[in-house]
Order: sequence, then structure tokens, then C-alpha cells
Amino acid sequence: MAAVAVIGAGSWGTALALLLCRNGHQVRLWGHDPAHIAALCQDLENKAFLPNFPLPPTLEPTADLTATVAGVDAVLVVVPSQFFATTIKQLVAVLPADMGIAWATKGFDPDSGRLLHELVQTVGGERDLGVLSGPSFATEVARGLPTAVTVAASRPAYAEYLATLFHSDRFRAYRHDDLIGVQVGGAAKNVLAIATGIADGLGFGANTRSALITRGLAELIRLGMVLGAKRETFMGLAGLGDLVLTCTDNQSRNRRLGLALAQGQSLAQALAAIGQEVEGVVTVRAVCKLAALHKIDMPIAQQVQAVLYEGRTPQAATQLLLERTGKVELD
Ligand SMILES: NC(=O)c1ccc[n+]([C@@H]2O[C@H](COP(=O)([O-])OP(=O)(O)OC[C@H]3O[C@@H](n4cnc5c(N)ncnc54)[C@H](O)[C@@H]3O)[C@@H](O)[C@H]2O)c1
Ligand SMILES: O=P(O)(O)OC[C@H](O)CO
Repeated sequence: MAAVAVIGAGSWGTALALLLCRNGHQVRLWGHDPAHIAALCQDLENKAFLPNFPLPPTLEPTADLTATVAGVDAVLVVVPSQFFATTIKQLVAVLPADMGIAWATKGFDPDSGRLLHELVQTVGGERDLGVLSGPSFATEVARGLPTAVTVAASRPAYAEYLATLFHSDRFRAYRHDDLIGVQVGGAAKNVLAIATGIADGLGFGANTRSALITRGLAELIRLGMVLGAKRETFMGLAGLGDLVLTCTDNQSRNRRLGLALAQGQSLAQALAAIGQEVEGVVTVRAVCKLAALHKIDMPIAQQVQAVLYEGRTPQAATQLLLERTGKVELD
């Protein structure tokens, strides 16, 4: 059994920490906010981000990063992408130089637009890198509902090590070698879930939803290919799997944001009502910048950006998508 540091005490970090404890591991769960961690220690529950799931004695909440990683066998970072760079910088300062870093964050580095493995390489030097991604709502994992994810790593043995930590009869962790594709899938699907939420919120039907998911997948593949991903990765859990989950179920915060925008709420109102991280709001900027840089067509992502940041109404954005000239289906 291993000692694991989970860095990020939000809903996903807490759900993965609970899973690791159920798998028999000893877990330290780090949060940046000492008051929140004090509440976790007192309530033995993460009331702010994952209520109604008792924390077992093998899960130790802490706000001390040095103490969190002391003597652990593995480290998993699960902070939202906007805090990822700062957290990694703090982490590498207290982590042995040969210790691998894995993450379950879904997004790009907002400042540089780079994928997170590039940032970790730059800040953390040569070491094992791994990512856990795929269709997985925190609450369902905490409830022990059957879930399957992808674990990709820079080295097959590290992917196998990480997958073994998480794998159980309720949480199947499939190994993968496409670090880039798995990250692009997990990040970009959030933008497409906002688009699908908008369409559903405007009252469009099942045909429209399916069209957006499928044409969204084409955009995601285009982006992945220019960044060096393998095309087939997008047919797996971290691609189509997560895209379908997030675009079709109202547990998704990104989808709910789209629904709220279509119903006339402002971005600020919608975010306040959701009260948690909505990664697509940050990710859409990186995605559109990358699309422009690599000269690839990502019309759905561009319309999401226009709705979020350029004052375009959901109705106008939808109309602009529909008015595009016909084209061949496959690139
Ligand atoms: N919630 C899910 O179901 C789920 C599932 C899969 C992946 N993810 C991904 O996991 C990542 C984390 O999301 P979440 O759902 O746990 O977020 P959350 O909204 O539940 O929690 C917010 C998190 O942000 C952290 N935070 C806030 N300010 C911070 C700061 N200044 N420095 C460091 N951390 C700070 C909080 O401690 C908390 O961990 C995201 O990339 C998300 O896409 C979430
Ligand atoms: O609630 P969302 O939209 O952030 O999605 C959560 C997970 O990424 C689903 O796999």
C-alpha cells in the first residue's frame, strides 16, 4: 500500500483521495486555504466541495505542503488550471528531484497556453509525468458508481504504477501513452460542453446536440493533431467518452454554464450560481489562441469565446454557426 499526496482539496481532489483510501492507501489531502482545511479536520467531510462523504481516518487533510509530500510514494495535483502553475512551483521546491508528478487537472496553462506537461517539464525538470483523465464526475466516483478513466504517462511503467494505485472494481483505470491527446481531450471538451449547454438552453433538439458533439469532436481532433496527439486517442475515454459525458449530463458545470447563458444570465451571474470552477471559461481562450496560431478551423470554440468575452448573444452565435457555408464532412 502506498502513501499518496493529493494536492487540491476541491471536489475532484477529495473524490480521488477517497478512492485511494478505499483502495487501501494512506492519503494526505492538501488545500491552499488553512480555514477550509481546518473545517475538513473538524467536520471530517468536505462540506464546501463534496458534501455527504465522510473522510476516513486514512485521509489526512493538511495545509502544509512540505508535510504533505514528506515521505510519500506518489503525488497527484488536482487544482484548477488557473492555479496549476503556482502550485507546481511551490511543489517542486519541496519535492525530491526524481519524484514523478501526476495530475488530474483538465486544462491548459492559462498564461502561456501550453499543455500542463510542458509547464511541469519547464518548472520541474526531467522526471516522470502522468495525467488521469476521462469521463468522471466527482460525486459519482465518491458514491462508488462504476467509472472508467485513462491514465497516460511519459513512461509506460509510470502509467502502470499510477493506474494500479487508482484501479478498482468500481474505477477502471486504463493505461495510455498519449500524454498530449489525453490532455487535449480533457481540456477542450469543457468548451464544447458550454456550447451544447447553450444549444439545449435555447431549446434546440437532440439532433442539434448530436451535431454539436460530433462536429465538436472534429474540432478537438484538429487541435490535438497539430499539438502532436494520436488521432485514435480521441475515440477513447479521454476524448469521445468525456465529451459525451460533459455535453449530455447536467452534473457538468460547463454544460450548466451554457444552459444559464442561453437563459439570459450574464457570465458573472452564471458562475456565481454554479459556485465552483468552470474550466471551459478559462480554457476557451487558450484553445482559440492555439487554433489561430496553427491556422485550424474551430468555429464552435470561437463562438463560445464570442459569447463569453465579446458580448455576442447565444442566439447570434448559433445563427453564425448555422450560416457557415457547406463543406466536406471529414478533413
Ligand atoms: N469536479 C469534477 O467532477 C471533476 C472531474 C474531473 C476533473 N475535474 C478537474 O479537476 C480540477 C479541479 O476541479 P475541482 O472540481 O476539484 O474544483 P472545485 O471547484 O471543486 O474546487 C476548487 C479548487 O480550487 C482550489 N483553489 C482555489 N484557489 C486556489 C489557489 N489560489 N491555489 C490553489 N488552489 C486553489 C480549491 O482549494 C479547490 O481545490 C479541474 O481541472 C477540473 O476540470 C473535476
Ligand atoms: O463538471 P465539469 O463540466 O467540470 O466536468 C467534470 C469532469 O471533467 C467530467 O469528466
